[in-house]
Amino acid sequence: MSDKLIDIRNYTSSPSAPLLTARGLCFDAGGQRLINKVDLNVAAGRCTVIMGANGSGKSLLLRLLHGLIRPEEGTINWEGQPLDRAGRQQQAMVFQRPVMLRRSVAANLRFALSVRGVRGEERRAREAETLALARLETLKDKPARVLSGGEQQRLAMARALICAPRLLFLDEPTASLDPASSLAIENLIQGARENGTTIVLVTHDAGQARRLGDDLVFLHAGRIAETGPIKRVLDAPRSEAAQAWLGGRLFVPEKTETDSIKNGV
Ligand SMILES: Nc1ncnc2c1ncn2[C@@H]1O[C@H](COP(=O)(O)OP(=O)(O)OP(=O)(O)O)[C@@H](O)[C@H]1O
Repeated sequence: MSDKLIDIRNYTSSPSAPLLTARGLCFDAGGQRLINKVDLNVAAGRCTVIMGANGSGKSLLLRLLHGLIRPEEGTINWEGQPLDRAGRQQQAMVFQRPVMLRRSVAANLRFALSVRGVRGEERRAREAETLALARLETLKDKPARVLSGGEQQRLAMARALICAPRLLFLDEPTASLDPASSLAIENLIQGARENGTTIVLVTHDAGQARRLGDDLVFLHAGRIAETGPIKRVLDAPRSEAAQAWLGGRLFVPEKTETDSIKNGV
């Protein structure tokens, strides 16, 4: 394995130590405060699930945590140091709608390795291993863009996993997939976990959250309404927002400063 990559098999940090911490994260767009004073610890080796209604800020929060967008306020630390390029290279993200290069399935995987300096025999070995893991061998020469939605999502997972990330962000990776494709993705997530990868998963599927998750963060209107062990929050939510959402009811909060950052509404 290239020395530029972290070999997760040799990763020895305490399983509960926070790998990533966010403090006081705020993000604004269009004159609105969309993420408001979020504090979060992502524990190493665990699967943190983020749930919340449509528009509550889950995707924005993932993008902030992965360093794709900059917060107006607040800090993100990776192993106690400000998140930088080196930290981001140890992370990967799979988006709700997979982004594919206009190349073959195998070339998409090779590209992910080449940008991290993995070449030659090691690249070939990892490519073959990952194609098999994601059950993509028979599709390896096809243009990635002609794959079905489920196949594209498996490729997106494979492309993220091939670099052995220590932290994997997953934004609704099974939304719009059928049960068999969803199961294939869940198996890949489970496999990554067993190899020591820390997972942050956004999902609307409470069953999936129970199957894969350890900790639950419930977002409401850009704020954390509740956090806790997954089973406890799903079975006995304490916040009004989580109770309403999990119970299938609409919860409209009183207007607060969250709703507007300046002289606004
Ligand atoms: N660049 C932007 N400019 C203005 N508003 C934005 C921008 N990006 C996101 N938003 C708004 O921020 C809110 C949160 O968006 P986000 O995509 O994070 O929600 P979400 O919780 O992931 O929703 P869903 O479950 O529907 O995917 C939404 O109301 C969205 O319209």
